[in-house]
Amino acid sequence: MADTKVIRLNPRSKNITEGKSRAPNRSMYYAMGYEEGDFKKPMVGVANGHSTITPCNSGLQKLADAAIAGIEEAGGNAQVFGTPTISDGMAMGTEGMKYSLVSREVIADCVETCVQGQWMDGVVVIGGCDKNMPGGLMGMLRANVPAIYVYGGTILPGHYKGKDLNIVSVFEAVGENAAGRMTDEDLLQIERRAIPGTGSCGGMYTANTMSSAFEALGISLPYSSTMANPHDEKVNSARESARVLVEAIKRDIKPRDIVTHRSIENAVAVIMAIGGSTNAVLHFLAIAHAAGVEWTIDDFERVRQKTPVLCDLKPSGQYLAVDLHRAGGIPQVMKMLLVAGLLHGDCITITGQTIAEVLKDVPDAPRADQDVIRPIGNPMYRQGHLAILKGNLSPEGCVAKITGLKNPVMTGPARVFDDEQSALAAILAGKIVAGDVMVLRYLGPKGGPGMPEMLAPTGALIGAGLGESVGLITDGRFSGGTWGMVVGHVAPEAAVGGTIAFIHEGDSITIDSRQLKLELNVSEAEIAKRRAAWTAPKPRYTRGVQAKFAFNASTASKGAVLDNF
Ligand SMILES: CC(C)(O)[C@@H](O)C(=O)O
Ligand SMILES: [Mg+2]
Repeated sequence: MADTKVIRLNPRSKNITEGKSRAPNRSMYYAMGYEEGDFKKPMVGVANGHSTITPCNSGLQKLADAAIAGIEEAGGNAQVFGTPTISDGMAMGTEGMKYSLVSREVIADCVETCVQGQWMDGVVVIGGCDKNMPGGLMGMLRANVPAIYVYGGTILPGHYKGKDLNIVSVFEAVGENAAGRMTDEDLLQIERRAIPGTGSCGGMYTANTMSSAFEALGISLPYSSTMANPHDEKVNSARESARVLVEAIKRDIKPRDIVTHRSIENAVAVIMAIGGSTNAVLHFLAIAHAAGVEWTIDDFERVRQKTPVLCDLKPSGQYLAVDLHRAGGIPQVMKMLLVAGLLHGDCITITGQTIAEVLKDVPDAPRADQDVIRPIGNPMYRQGHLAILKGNLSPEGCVAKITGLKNPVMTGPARVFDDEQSALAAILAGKIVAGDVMVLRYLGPKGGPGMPEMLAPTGALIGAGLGESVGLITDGRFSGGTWGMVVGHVAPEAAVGGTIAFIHEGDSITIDSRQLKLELNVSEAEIAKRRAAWTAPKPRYTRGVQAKFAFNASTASKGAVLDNF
């Protein structure tokens, strides 16, 4: 039967292209080569994250070109605009890292501003480094026009002495070298060989975690999130994404139809199953906020308790994202979760199909010739690895990453640092010993400001062989490359007078990821005394983007968003 519903393909752009009064607007389009017939076509944005700042984004132009071609083949007008990026790998360990989370907001604002200001009918968002994904999706959700996310793709591994390398190998090598466990020559060779080309950091770090979660959400194409940037299939997938988006415009499938409570539950289940980054907790709180979905920090714990870690991936495991791709990718992981009743099959995807339809032909169990994805009956861990701890140190909740640990429980003396650099220096100088609990504070959304990632100290601890025996708690964030006895996003943060501000050197601290507790073993009366004597630090920044971020950011347990009024 013929479909009688007449769907306009330019329901939004007609606001600036139709009618006599819009003659000046059309003049500007004619200046760019538009012809009369083009004003009936959808105007489709391409938010291009290409940048020569970082290998994560320096391979995106070919994807943007493919998306433009795909949009035009499908009968749309492509409108390209830029989004910025910060390289976490480069900014790490410096004041620049405080701009990383800020960039999530800037990217979201860019996408929302261009899509809304120009009345675009749809948008393809293309990104690489960590914040490109949540920032892009937050912008897509705020504008809520048909939209698809195209991930730039993972990096390929480097090689040295028979081992696969990636960026985290270099952070860990710094610690190994400082601890006298690696020669200068090996450190130099690892530095030179770790990253052989373009793409995002290759383990199941933040970028690959977020792209995988987007596939699970249904806002990116199946299999696209684990493809490598240098491979042609990534370009083909970008072109296909654009075509799929033009179809979604015809069917009026919008991001808020796709990103719902149920699909976020799916995404979080996949994040647990792949052993993904702690940042996913912060970013999904922010994504849910942008989607208008009620999703709290406790929802992560609820999903964690029923979801096994299925994949043996770095940082604590063996394999890289390219290995996961070869083993069947995210669809294989999703199908196993679906069969186990841990995924909602009825969620709609950008293709118009439900998750269950997309996964129809994927085998129920993983292939026997690989061990990247373990069978559901023999998982890496029976429960997820991102545990939400509470206690007097973090009444709002914080995030512990417990993969790779034999025993995620410890009590030890606090070693307190009010910045990251002195903490790193103490590790490299051999001043931190097994049993210590490092406290890195005044690094939260308002205090940092901008919640920097602590990969330099956590990488150095791993390299020094102290990853399991030294605890590290912070109101800052961690890299996806971090593992060990680590607890981040401690909230409320030190800068607003959270209990973490009142820890003294040598105080006893308990991290108990079994009982889900983070406790300062000091009497309530003593904590109250310290609180009364405390004064808030002066803001580090009083002008510019950092000052705006520090002033507006919500607490980490609510995603550190800037529009939570
Ligand atoms: C540099 C890294 C490893 O990419 C980090 O930024 C992450 O969060 O994963
Ligand atoms: Mg990062």
